[in-house]
Amino acid sequence: MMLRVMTDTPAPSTAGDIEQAQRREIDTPSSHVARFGADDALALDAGSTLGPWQIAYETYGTLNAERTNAVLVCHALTGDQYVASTHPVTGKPGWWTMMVGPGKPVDTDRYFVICANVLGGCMGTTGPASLNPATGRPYALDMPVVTIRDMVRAQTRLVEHLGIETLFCVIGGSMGGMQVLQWAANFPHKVFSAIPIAAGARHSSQNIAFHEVGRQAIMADPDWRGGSYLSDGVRPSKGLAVARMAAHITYMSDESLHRKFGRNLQDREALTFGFDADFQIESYLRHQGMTFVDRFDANSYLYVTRAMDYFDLAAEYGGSLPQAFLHTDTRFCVMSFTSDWLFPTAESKAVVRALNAAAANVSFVEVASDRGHDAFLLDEPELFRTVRGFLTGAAHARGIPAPGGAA
Ligand SMILES: CC(=O)SCCNC(=O)CCNC(=O)[C@H](O)C(C)(C)COP(=O)(O)OP(=O)(O)OC[C@H]1O[C@@H](n2cnc3c(N)ncnc32)[C@H](O)[C@@H]1OP(=O)(O)O
Ligand SMILES: N[C@@H](CCO)C(=O)O
Repeated sequence: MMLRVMTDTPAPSTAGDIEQAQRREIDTPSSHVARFGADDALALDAGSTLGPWQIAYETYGTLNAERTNAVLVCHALTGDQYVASTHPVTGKPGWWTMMVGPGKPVDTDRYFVICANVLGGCMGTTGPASLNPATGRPYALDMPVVTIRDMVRAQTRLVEHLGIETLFCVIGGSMGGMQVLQWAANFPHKVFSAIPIAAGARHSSQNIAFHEVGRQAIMADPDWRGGSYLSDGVRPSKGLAVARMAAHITYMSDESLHRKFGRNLQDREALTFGFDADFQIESYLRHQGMTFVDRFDANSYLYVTRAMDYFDLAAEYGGSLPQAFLHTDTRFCVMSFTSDWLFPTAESKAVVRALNAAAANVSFVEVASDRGHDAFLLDEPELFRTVRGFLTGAAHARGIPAPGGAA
């Protein structure tokens, strides 16, 4: 087996800006890339194998001598490993700095936190922008389609590489929550506790529909070029921006849009009777679309949305969701948000019902918030209180001492 953890040299496997981002990210002390050779290829649900392949990840805090305090944070669709450190492309703080850090609910003074870019992503882990060793060009659509289970398989390799037998906790929101459920179902003995947030055990028809709109927007952009745009030195930015604009609406709520923007006009006193961004909400969505294309690869968007669409945990277990969790010792805290219409509370309750039927140790919290699906990324005190309390109880059960010394 060929495996190296790279901390000091660039990862020469992607093109353009994405490659530059990778070069920057592996220069910081907490940034790493684990590489696996062709002789240690990853078997995929699609029936093919991927190798050589690599996984880029960040770590925070210290792994204790017993290796019992590791928390794996799984990111959502367009997230990445920069959960609590500055993003190398945008220069913005990590996407969950309110949740992860010293003294935060996921307390890096107590826990060793790992966050890896998903398989199919574009921030250093192998994805469609990575170089295909067979051609010397970016994989583009020659990259096999990956699933949530493939993403988790890749993470298991990383966790094994780090010498961790059982993770103290796996936590994540949205697609991150799907990975949490996948971990708990497939590797119960490797997951002491699990916190799936704003997620479900399968992707709904409505959610697949929204993803398809986004993918078609990308594919309709003439610069997509059948997926081979990187080799041609162009990018389907317009299509990707429209995909993000449509998706972004689903991450919010009618109430939050009304409160933020209502029917307010953007930098003007009256309607223009044209198609410029008259309304603040139009300007806002255009901004979300334009800024997104600077940090994300269009083909990765196709692959990662597809992975979410294919997610159906019960289908893996003969159509029975309780079967996925039967006899598990993992302790679960399932969370949802009242205004989330992308992964409504009913989806979380279905998971909770299955866990109860499987005799699992489960608690459930529905957070009252009018900010929609992306509430899990925002300042929601009950979310933080719940995660902190649940982890503290689980840490006590696992004998992980508090930063002051007491268990
Ligand atoms: C779990 C993961 O893996 S994270 C995934 C990656 N991260 C994300 O998806 C986060 C992106 N999502 C967002 O930013 C979502 O809007 C939210 C809902 C989470 C953030 O909500 P808020 O913090 O309330 O920010 P808000 O929605 O107001 O957006 C602020 C941005 O909109 C811009 N904006 C606000 N109003 C307007 C307007 N009228 N016209 C143009 N731009 C506007 C702001 O300038 C700001 O821009 P910036 O982000 O480039 O600085
Ligand atoms: N807004 C987040 C969550 C979407 O589910 C993202 O883009 O990853």
